[in-house]
This record gives sequence, C-alpha cells and structure tokens, in this order.
Amino acid sequence: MKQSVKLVAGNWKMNGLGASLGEAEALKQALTEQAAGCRVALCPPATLIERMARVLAGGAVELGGQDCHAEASGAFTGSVSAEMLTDAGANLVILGHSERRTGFGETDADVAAKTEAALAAGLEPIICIGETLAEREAGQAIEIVSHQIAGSLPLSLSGKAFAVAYEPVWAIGTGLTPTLEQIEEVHAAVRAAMVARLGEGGRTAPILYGGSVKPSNAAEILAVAEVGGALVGGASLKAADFLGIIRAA
Ligand SMILES: O=C(CO)[C@H](O)COP(=O)(O)O
Repeated sequence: MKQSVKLVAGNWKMNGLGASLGEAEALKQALTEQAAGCRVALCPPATLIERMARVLAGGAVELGGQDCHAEASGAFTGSVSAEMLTDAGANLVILGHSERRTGFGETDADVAAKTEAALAAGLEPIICIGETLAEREAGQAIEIVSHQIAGSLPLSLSGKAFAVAYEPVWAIGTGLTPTLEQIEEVHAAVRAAMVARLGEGGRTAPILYGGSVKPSNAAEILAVAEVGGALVGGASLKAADFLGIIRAA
C-alpha cells in the first residue's frame, strides 16, 4: 500500500506569546536550509495564527488551529469558526484532542460535526482519538479507538485530505509511551476502522502517533508500520527540539 508523505505537527496547546514567533522563524529558516523529508506544521494558540502566517509565509511549514466550532458563525462567545482559521492563514485544524474531549465534554458526534465544518472551510482536519489508562489496563484500547473512529469520522471525509492522530491519553505529557508493538497493534486497528467507516477513502490518510514523542524516541516510533507521522506537544515548543523529531521522519 502506497504510504502518503508523513506529517509531523506541533501542538503548542495554551503556550506561546508574540516572542514565541521566533521559534517559528527558526523552524522555517532551518527547513529552508535543509528540507524536511515530511510535511511539517505548527498549531499555535488562535491568537498567534495570523502573525505566525506572516512569519511562515514563503516557507515549508504549514499552519493549523487547535480546534474550531461546528457552526459557521453565531452567538458562541469565545469560540472560533473554521472559516476564521482559514481567514487567519491556517490550512489544518486539530479536532477532538483528548484535552477537549475530557476538559470540554466533546463527544464523537461533536468531533464529526466540527470535521464537517473544517472541510467546508477548506481546512485539513487532524482527528484525535485515544484510550484512557483505565481503558488500556482493561484491555479495551482497540475497542475504544475503533468506536471513536466510527463516531468521529463523517462520511464526507472520503476523497478529502485528512489525518487521524492516535494519542493514548495516559501518554500525553507523561513521558510514557506504549511499546512499539502496542503502537503497531493500535495503528493497524485504527486503519481497519477507517476503512470500515470510509471504504477506500480510509485507506491512505496518515495515522499520526502522539503522546510524549521526543527526539530520543521519534525514529523508532515513526518507523512502526502505519505510523504516518507524529502529533507533538511539549517537544514542538522549541525549534531545536522539534527539528530533532522532524529529522527522524
Ligand atoms: O500535544 C499533543 C499533540 O496533540 C499530545 O497531547 C502530546 O503531548 P506531548 O506528550 O506533550 O507530546
């Protein structure tokens, strides 16, 4: 099966002020001097997207949001629409991150609706799934991620560019990662669930791994079958660290 180009995306979460744009500039410059062998993206807080788009203009680093509302506009105080992300210069958006599923009660149906809105605005969604520690310990990881795929991916994704990110919740920010065998097993199950849901439309979209990806473990994780890239949190905040992961892809 033809593997699509790997995608390595950095999720800055709620980190970064204007001074942080220097990291984006450094990343752009480094990839201008030595091209990456993968797609590279940064997903900063919404307040930085437009300024970061100006910094990254003309370079190889793509730009994403960390969430969007399912509606195009309206009385949704504090929210950002998919079109607002496009308007600010983004071409990608992370959806369904576990910190939003847990912290904001987002359901699979919410994620599917947000994915529809993202596609309508021309954004490429990165749809996150992953099991909790309790679910892992109960031997339910495959069942959980398969169910999340079935509920979070709208049929309209067929034929569109998108990615899925498998992020075991218990590996996020902890320094812990599944074994390479566990990653391979889950990614194979996620692929099967994507094909079951979308048919041929689910066969090639990259399945990123996220959860304590660091320069020290990136090469072995990215070499696992069906790992189509990485979704990186803490290690994406500094260009030098993030480049260590990018160079491993
Ligand atoms: O931020 C992440 C990518 O969405 C994910 O939560 C992993 O975070 P990290 O463990 O700090 O890399």
